[in-house]
Amino acid sequence: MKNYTCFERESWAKLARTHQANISQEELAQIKSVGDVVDLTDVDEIYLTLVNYLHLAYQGKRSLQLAQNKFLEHELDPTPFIIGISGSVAVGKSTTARLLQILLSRTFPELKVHLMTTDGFIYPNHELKRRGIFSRKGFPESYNMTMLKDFLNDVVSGKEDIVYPLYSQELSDIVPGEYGHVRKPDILIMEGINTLQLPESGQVVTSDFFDFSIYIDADEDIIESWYMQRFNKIMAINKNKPENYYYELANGPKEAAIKLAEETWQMVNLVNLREYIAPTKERASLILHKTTGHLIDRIYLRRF
Ligand SMILES: Nc1ncnc2c1ncn2[C@@H]1O[C@H](COP(=O)(O)OP(=O)(O)OP(=O)(O)O)[C@@H](O)[C@H]1O
Ligand SMILES: CC(C)(CO)[C@@H](O)C(=O)NCCC(=O)O
Repeated sequence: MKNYTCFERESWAKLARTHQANISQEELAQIKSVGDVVDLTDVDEIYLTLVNYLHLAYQGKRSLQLAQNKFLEHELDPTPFIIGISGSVAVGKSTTARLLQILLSRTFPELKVHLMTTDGFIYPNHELKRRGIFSRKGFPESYNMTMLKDFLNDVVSGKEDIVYPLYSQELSDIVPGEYGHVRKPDILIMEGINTLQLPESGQVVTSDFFDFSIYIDADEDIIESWYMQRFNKIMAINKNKPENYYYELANGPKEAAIKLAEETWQMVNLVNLREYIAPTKERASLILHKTTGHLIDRIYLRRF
């Protein structure tokens, strides 16, 4: 990766930290995804430096906007600083995104930071079935990209209250009748497997709206183990909830459930990773490389 400067964990951790964020075990408990432990070492050694680096970029955008307004003799409203987070299914995008949201809000309490995922822009299961692409969930054609683009246009045009659909990992579907709201944040974090993808048609894309982007990277076999662990946890959580998507799987033969998860990984998520997600890696401003135990071992920063 010629265009990136690589920081080994130790050299990144040594970088000056001008602001300290105190984060309690209770707050950590809130950000963990499905019962996993995010340990404090990464917060101290990786995330605090990252949060300060992001703040630098945020301030850069604000100063440029002020200078441009002065030059144009026009008072244009500041647009939110948008951070995109990409990477494979189950690589830890939402966990990282939640950690960044909490740390940014704590370190810079004057900033309103909103977090969301592009999962809500996947067509509902019934629509995927109608289109004959249910087994392609997560692939580019399974997202309503027009809706996502309209949404981002609303965000940058400064609309007061923007509504977007929500996806539930546990329901494995769009949640009917429930919506998220974006209300003029200073920073918007948008995570999703498709955030750095380019459309074949060459039209405006999601990443055109980003001020900074992060790709979370790890070896395929390690991500597979995280996927399997999460699958098992979600099944355990829903073992006594008859209305849940995972209920029958959780109460049937264990081997059948494991087989289904393995097949889904091999035939859907791994294919998607190789064909559509990993090729977008080198579009990111920063790559976080993780290894066993979710430990971040290297950070790559794009030079331009
Ligand atoms: N830093 C971490 N420490 C410990 N566990 C983690 C960490 N990051 C992620 N995990 C675990 O790895 C699994 C996948 O994480 P997560 O749900 O955040 O992935 P994701 O990339 O957002 O997935 P998807 O694309 O399917 O939404 C979860 O079980 C989560 O608890
Ligand atoms: C919602 C997506 C596509 C992306 O987060 C993913 O988590 C997913 O549900 N993929 C479909 C295959 C599976 O159930 O793992």
